[in-house]
Amino acid sequence: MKIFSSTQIREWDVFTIQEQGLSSHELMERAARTCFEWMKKRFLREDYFYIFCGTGNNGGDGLALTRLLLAEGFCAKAFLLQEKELTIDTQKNVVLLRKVSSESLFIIEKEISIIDIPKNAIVIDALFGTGLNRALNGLAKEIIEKINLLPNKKIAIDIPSGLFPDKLPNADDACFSSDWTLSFQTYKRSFFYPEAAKYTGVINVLDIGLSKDFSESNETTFFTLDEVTARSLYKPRNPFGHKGTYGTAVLVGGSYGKIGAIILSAKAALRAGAGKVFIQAPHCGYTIAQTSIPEAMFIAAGENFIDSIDIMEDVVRGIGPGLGTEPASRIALESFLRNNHEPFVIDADGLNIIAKNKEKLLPLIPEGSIITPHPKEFERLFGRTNNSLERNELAIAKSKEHKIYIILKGHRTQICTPEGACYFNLSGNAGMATAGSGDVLTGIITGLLAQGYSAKEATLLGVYLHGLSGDIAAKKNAQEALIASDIIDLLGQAFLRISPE
Ligand SMILES: NC(=O)C1=CN([C@@H]2O[C@H](COP(=O)(O)OP(=O)(O)OC[C@H]3O[C@@H](n4cnc5c(N)ncnc54)[C@H](OP(=O)(O)O)[C@@H]3O)[C@@H](O)[C@H]2O)[C@@H](O)CC1
Ligand SMILES: [K+]
Repeated sequence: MKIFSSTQIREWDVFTIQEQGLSSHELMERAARTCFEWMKKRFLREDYFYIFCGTGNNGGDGLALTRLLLAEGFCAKAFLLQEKELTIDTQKNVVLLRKVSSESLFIIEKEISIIDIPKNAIVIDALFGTGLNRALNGLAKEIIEKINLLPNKKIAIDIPSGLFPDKLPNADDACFSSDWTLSFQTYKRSFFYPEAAKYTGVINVLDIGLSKDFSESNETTFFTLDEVTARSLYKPRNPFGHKGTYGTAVLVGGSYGKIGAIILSAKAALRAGAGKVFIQAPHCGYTIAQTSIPEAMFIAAGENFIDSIDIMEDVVRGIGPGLGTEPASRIALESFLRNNHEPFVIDADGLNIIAKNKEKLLPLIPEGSIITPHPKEFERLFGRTNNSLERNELAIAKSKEHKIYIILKGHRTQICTPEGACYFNLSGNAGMATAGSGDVLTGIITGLLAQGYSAKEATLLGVYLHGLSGDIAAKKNAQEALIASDIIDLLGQAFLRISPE
């Protein structure tokens, strides 16, 4: 799904009105009705709605929603913060609401404290939408700060008031803290950064019928990585294929005390469908590897730490899990980087070794390689930023500069491509913040590359499947009980979900 800027969202609105021969009022009515249908499915007639509306079109949505709720027998009151002139469609909705029930509309002129919000009321935020252009102050700020202290259920229409679609709020800005956000047609970019995401609650994207032609023909560099994307990337296996068809993955890593990491990667590569898998690890891991994964072959390199990395032909490598940063392993990776020109996957200690000598080693990473840092590893490689949006922009710039794929791991993992695109992953959960989860991701991506998926395909499909498998695991068990091996074990279920019936 494409993610558009606030300017594009406005153009989308105008385009839709022209294309579908609608009035802007009719589009607002459609948006409000879509919110109403969402609420109707979740709430009971005895629930009470307190709907706070602003002067812009977001407020118009709130007023129309109040009218629709009242018409279906729900209890609802609208509170209009009338600090300036209303937009034409919002004015129309004031008139329409007054016609249905004049006693359900209240104008807030000062003191929010006079409004007594009952404990069981559901509070709806229709104060500001995508038209917000500065931080909130005055009465709007006061209202939001007071509501945020209440234990009531809270729902934001389109975007929580105080948040901007394309930038982050400052730490002391007032933003409506919602349990649900009903975002029209697509996600807003800011929803993917923790500084803003803490206000959105669960995001539900509601289809309000904005023009498909517009979304297909307008360019953006931001996308969600979702089930539709994953399905489009999946390639069914050839019934005549043999293990040679599906390539050879070599997972390089492990050290004394960290052999488990490379075992997890190798198992994940096998489960991801690689034809053959080699583990290149120090000799101390030999028995462990051969007993825990009989399907994989073993290449010894060093006694307790890797001291060389073989350059083999026609294989795909994933390097780094459990590698350690011993001098011998550092020298081995440096020498490999100087002599190898094939793209590969680099993770964990592989990245830490590069970070220690980044001026020299970063330029040696072959174009088209995939690096999978978590935020701390990213910082070691590319430096600090002030917030997560700036980190995202730096990752996009570095992907372009080095012509590599950067997978910045975290909740809403970001995938930055050499062409300057950024995908935000929608699968995955907090249970996956557990030791070995990253090693599994390295293995999955290496396994997909071995089968002939391109770097872009393997990166996107791998990240999505990894998260989806984690989601399936978390449903079977609690997030707390999720361990990295579960992600490997359930990878097959994740494949089944995204493959044709
Ligand atoms: N996209 C779609 O297709 C559809 C969109 N729809 C809805 O429209 C919404 C966007 O509507 P919108 O453009 O009228 O903006 P919205 O945020 O309601 O009001 C902004 C107003 O507030 C003002 N203002 C700004 N910052 C301020 C501040 N800090 N403190 C105080 N005032 C501030 C600013 O004026 P200013 O003061 O700058 O002159 C402006 O007057 C969108 O989110 C969705 O809900 C649906 O109805 C139909 C389909
Ligand atoms: K809002």
